[in-house]
Amino acid sequence: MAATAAFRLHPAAFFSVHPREAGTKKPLHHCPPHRILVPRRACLLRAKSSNGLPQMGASFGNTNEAVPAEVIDGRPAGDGPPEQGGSTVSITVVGASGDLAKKKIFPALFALFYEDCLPEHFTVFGYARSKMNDEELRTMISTTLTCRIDKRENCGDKMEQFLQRCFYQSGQYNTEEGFAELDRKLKEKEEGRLPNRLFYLSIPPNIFVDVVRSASRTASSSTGWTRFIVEKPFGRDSESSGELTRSLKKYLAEEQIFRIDHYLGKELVENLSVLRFSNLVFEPLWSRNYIRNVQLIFSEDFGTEGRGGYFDNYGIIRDIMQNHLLQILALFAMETPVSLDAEDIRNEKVKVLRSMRQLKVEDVVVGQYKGHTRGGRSFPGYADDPTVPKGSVTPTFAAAALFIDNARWDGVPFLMKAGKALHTRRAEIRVQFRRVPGNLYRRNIGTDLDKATNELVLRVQPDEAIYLKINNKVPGLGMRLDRSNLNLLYSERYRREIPDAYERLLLDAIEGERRLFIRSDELDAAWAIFTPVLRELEDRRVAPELYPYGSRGPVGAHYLAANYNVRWGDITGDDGSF
Ligand SMILES: NC(=O)C1=CN([C@@H]2O[C@H](COP(=O)(O)OP(=O)(O)OC[C@H]3O[C@@H](n4cnc5c(N)ncnc54)[C@H](OP(=O)(O)O)[C@@H]3O)[C@@H](O)[C@H]2O)C=CC1
Ligand SMILES: O=C1O[C@H](COP(=O)(O)O)[C@@H](O)[C@H](O)[C@H]1O
Repeated sequence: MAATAAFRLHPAAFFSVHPREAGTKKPLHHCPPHRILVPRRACLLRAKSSNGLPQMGASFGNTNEAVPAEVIDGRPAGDGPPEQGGSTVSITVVGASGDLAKKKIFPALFALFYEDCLPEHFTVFGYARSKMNDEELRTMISTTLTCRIDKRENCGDKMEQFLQRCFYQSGQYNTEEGFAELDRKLKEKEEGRLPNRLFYLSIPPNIFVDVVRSASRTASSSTGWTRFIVEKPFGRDSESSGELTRSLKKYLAEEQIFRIDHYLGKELVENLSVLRFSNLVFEPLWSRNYIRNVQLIFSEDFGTEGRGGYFDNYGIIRDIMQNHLLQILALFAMETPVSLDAEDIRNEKVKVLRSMRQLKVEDVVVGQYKGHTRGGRSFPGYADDPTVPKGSVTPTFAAAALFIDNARWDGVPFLMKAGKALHTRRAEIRVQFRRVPGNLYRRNIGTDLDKATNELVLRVQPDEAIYLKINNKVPGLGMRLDRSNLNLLYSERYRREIPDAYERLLLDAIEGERRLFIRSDELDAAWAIFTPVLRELEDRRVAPELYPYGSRGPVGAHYLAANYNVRWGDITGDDGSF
């Protein structure tokens, strides 16, 4: 159905070229048009570099860089036509030996290749200090590559073809030699084509700037574009984030920086705007007039195992709330953008973030998990991790009540809850609506009218779903009310596997689509909300409430919600009848 609709709207979406050129090139059947309403250039990689002029122009609105104005997206403005032989994209994963590269980035690149979404000419390079040769990198990567579950044939062949296009360069991060050598090898692989270069910084944040300095000076494309995907964390607070942005902008224009928040690449988060802006039934209800509260919930059923060293410097508020949950909130609450263009969307997100109140310490509850034994199995506490400093008060759980002081959302609590080592793995958005005034059926509902309010749930993961809780009559001669879910369960509705968030985001970066990446003013606004409370929690060394590994988290979260007359939707359950 969706594909048919997409075809009707944008026939060109099935071709490997820009819509204007549709019909002149062969279709890319394997790579589906991921988006319906946007004339997505996904898998429409063009002979020219993929960042069309309109996007470049728009991105410059926000730049304040020391990069010369005649440089656009890392490429000198006014370039002539591409060299003979078309263009090529070289993707360098910096920190290739690390966890994220193995777990997410290489598998996502392979998935794109598998779906014919990568350009015809591309090369993947791994870069890190570890000593490896090309073959060793390929062996390392091959352990984490998988084909789509819908068992396509030639999976092994495709893997082999992909691996043959992967290479490795060992080098330091803070010197130019390694990157100069990388540049030499890249040129060799580019074989005279118009070179476009994407660097993915999958490294700890303390070396971001070193890498950008060295790589931009020695391994930038001379005639094509050069882009850097930067992983979070983008600083620890307003000051350090501002400093990071200033340092990056010494070497890069804002439009070359793709700050990734992988939650923005998740299918259900993408669907949030579709739900709002393409269904008449929702948008009119989307305000304080009908919505009682909004809940953004993240939980993991495992602890910081293996990442305690990193985590202790950040804590759950920085790790999840200030970025993933806040980004979802911004998409949820923003006004209708002028268009689906990246800058229009990001302009609206910034406005809503800037309308938010600074979070106060009395509106935050923090927790930390402690060891717990269940069914004869022991689960370690956060503080038991040898990489965590003794006596750490870093929160592994937090709940917070946030407010947007604008006309649409005045007085509506936006409650966030995020935690590690809880009883379940889940990410969802819950929208609780107000009571029906003068409800004719109040006698059938009982005294707790809040139990009968509608609730819209977007389950981001696992088992992606959108469902709406409604009241209905139980069939029979009596008049008994029940609660039921109008349910869109993705696994039932769509047989195909949902692409991983990193696939979408990598493809966007290759195409120069910035809609799902964080602009620097968004980042500033996000830090402004959280920095004062983070500082206060840390200065006062506020002790987190301990909760057992595998539990539902600190009871304090319920008191916080109760202060605003809210009940967490994930506690009351989804199928409760009256
Ligand atoms: N892992 C995850 O699930 C997620 C990670 N991220 C972010 O992605 C980035 C990469 O994460 P991840 O792969 O887990 O990181 P790793 O700790 O695995 O580091 C990646 C690579 O960087 C090099 N490295 C590690 N520590 C140092 C150091 N102190 N100095 C210099 N080089 C170092 C190592 O390569 P070598 O020694 O070979 O040079 C390592 O293999 C980080 O910014 C992280 O915050 C974001 C979301 C999720
Ligand atoms: O950014 C991060 O996200 C992961 C959770 O990502 P998910 O896609 O698996 O839900 C989290 O475990 C990690 O601590 C954090 O840095």
